[in-house]
Amino acid sequence: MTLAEARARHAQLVREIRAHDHAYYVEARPIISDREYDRLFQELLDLERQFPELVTPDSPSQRVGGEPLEGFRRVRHRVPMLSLEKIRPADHPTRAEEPDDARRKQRQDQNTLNELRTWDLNLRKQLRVDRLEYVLEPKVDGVSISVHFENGRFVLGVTRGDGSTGDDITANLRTIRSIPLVLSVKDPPPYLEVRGEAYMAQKDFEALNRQLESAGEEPFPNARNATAGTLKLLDPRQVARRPLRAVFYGVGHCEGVEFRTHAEVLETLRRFGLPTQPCWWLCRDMEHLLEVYHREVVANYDETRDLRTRLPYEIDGIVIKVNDMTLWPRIPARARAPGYAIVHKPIHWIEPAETVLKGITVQVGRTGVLTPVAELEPVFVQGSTISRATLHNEDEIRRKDIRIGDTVVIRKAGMVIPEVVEVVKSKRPPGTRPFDLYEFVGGRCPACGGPIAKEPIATGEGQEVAWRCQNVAGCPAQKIRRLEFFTQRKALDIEGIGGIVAEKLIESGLVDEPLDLYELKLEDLARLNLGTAEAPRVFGEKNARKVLEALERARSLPLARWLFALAIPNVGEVTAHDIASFHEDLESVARSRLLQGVVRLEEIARQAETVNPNSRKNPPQTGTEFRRRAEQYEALRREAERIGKELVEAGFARPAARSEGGFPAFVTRVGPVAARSVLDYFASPTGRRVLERLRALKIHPRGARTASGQGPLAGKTFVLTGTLAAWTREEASELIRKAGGHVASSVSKNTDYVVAGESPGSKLDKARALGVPVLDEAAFRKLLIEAGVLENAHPTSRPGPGGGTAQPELF
Ligand SMILES: NC(=O)c1ccc[n+]([C@@H]2O[C@H](COP(=O)([O-])OP(=O)(O)OC[C@H]3O[C@@H](n4cnc5c(N)ncnc54)[C@H](O)[C@@H]3O)[C@@H](O)[C@H]2O)c1
Ligand SMILES: [Zn+2]
Repeated sequence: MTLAEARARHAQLVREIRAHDHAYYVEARPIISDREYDRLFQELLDLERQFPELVTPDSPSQRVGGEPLEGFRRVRHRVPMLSLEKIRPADHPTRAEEPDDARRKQRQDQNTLNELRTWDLNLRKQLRVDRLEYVLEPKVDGVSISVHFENGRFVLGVTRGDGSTGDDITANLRTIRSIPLVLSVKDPPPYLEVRGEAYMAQKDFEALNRQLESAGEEPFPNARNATAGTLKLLDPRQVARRPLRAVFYGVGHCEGVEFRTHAEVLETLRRFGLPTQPCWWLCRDMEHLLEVYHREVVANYDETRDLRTRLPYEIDGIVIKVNDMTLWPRIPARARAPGYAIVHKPIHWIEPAETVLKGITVQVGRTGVLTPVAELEPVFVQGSTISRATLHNEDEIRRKDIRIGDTVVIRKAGMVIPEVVEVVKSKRPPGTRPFDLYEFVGGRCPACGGPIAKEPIATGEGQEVAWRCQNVAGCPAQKIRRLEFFTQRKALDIEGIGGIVAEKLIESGLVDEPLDLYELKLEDLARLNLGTAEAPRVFGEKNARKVLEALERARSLPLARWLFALAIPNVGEVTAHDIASFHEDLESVARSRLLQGVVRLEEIARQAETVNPNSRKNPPQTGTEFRRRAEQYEALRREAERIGKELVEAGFARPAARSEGGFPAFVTRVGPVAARSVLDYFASPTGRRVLERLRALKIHPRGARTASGQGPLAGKTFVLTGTLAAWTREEASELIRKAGGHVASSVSKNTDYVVAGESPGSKLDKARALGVPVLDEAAFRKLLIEAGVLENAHPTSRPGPGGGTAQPELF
């Protein structure tokens, strides 16, 4: 490789890594798996080793990933928060060269352990000592946090950020119950900054994802991303509902207390009542540490007994630290990591597991999509035993050539649901056949026997092609899923329907589509047989009455709930809520100018890309073409500007921070995929029928929006900052809109009021600088009462995680 080539590749790697860092640390929605990211990063390091002139101070190799977030106050770390250096895994032979997988992994692991010996040797030489004590502790796969205690009281909580400056997330961290607000010690040090990780226990994380999924929202790829995503929420009440925990393993800036060893730090933190790791080992020297490693960490390579199975959180390696802290200043640090610590990742922790694909089953979803699922010989993967994995869709199976009987590689890393990564072709038994979904299900839906067809479907990542049962109206599997969806707690909350009851309602023909529930007679429902013909078990009158009552109550539920209940593809709870707060009723959603605007904006952006006269990909060939395209481009730009302006004025969009080549770009409240999906739904026969039936049933759910330009606060622009005790940001915004006002996201001289709650951000400073009136919660409440959108009563309280108020308990 020449220097010029290296430079080009280096620049590309830096660009890619930065983009992934942003997705990971700022958006908390990584695009690629950690393995893939680590591969890019390793390539960067290798390149820089080979061509040291490429190392610049702003290379990702020189700084800690992450950057401050929008909406939080910044805090400088008095002691930088660094990352950790990893031991490079030894290069390993490919599978074909060494078929005995278990032994190969062990050998590789041994090689890496030798690097630990080298590390120890170098340190001892540097420090001129014969022996160094080490602490071996698990590396928690969470999100770094720093918590400050002044005279024993929790005063500040900060993220790692870029290592030198983080975000003030005090309000969010205060909702984590495992972090004490007051240290449990009589005479606490005047100042103690502790460092550790926030995390979600695996089972809590899985429950959260199930909840998000049933709400039609996108699940998080893994517990670490869920934690990062939660910590950056601007509303601590939302954070309080998420199952976060914390564990601490170090100190930052301290006053009035001194630590000599790392072991002493760990013991002291525990004594102060801070959660610390349940296991860590103080080792006499490196050889002792390696012994402990074999016995405790990899349990002599018995994966079912190793360290990962003993901890409530995910770990992604072990950390080895020099115990004597007085030596730390003498060990030179790296650019982004301290010198006194190192990370080791056992090979089999990062390598995916292998097992046999026993069979494939096909499930039918709410929208009729047929999803193939792998039935596996149970296998232990990263801390748990799994026997099923997703195969995504037929194209994926074909691309990977997955066949029943194959030995397959399974991974969970970075994914919630385990997935089949690849086939070990060398282990394929004779007589397997390529998998053909159409043939496998005999060309019919496995649930109803109806016809199936290949259709594009929208997924979280974009478009995909899938087989779909065409019997939308008649397929019992789809009907049952839709009925369950319609009655679930977050939709119409009809307790008692769901599971077996939904199944029997559809089977018996009493209900065909969700709205049929409103035609049900008490006697029929009471007589519904939940058992079999031989052993009948009826639903009963009491239950039936309850269901009918719940249905009556549901009539007056707000638009957001109804919109969600209809199970429109791509419309989750949040989207339904967003749409409902800008519309009066279902009819106005069906012909929404706002949603049409969103869809059109996306079309324009796509067209603009193709006609762009300065396009490098597709440059104009002649001067005439250039002029023609320049004209078209300009027309599109004007149209985008006009629509964008309309949406911004309605509060439905804001200009995007960065726009591609100066073309107007907007961040809309609801994305184009969802917007299109909603409009398509109401234009379809199904959607039109639903509107008609609702009209006939006299069900008329209301949105939060009054006709624009009306209401006592018409024309007034509000900006919210900090947290209010009585409402979430959403609820407060809705109240403002209900009174005819408008909520903007940033303060300008056009802002009429800034509403400042607890721990307000920089918006408050800006408001003061511009002389914009600032309302505290009491003044805001008074204004809302005067505007007639709020009763003059006690603050509304919303049910929280345990049915109490939603206020974080620790406030
Ligand atoms: N998928 C993606 O797009 C993407 C993007 C960026 C980063 N990443 C992932 O993030 C990793 C880099 O993140 P990082 O820089 O935070 O490094 P890291 O998480 O691999 O290691 C450093 C961190 O470990 C934590 N830690 C946990 N237990 C500890 C203990 N006992 N003692 C001390 N520290 C402990 C500390 O918070 C420290 O900052 C990459 O390896 C990659 O896997 C992925
Ligand atoms: Zn079907």
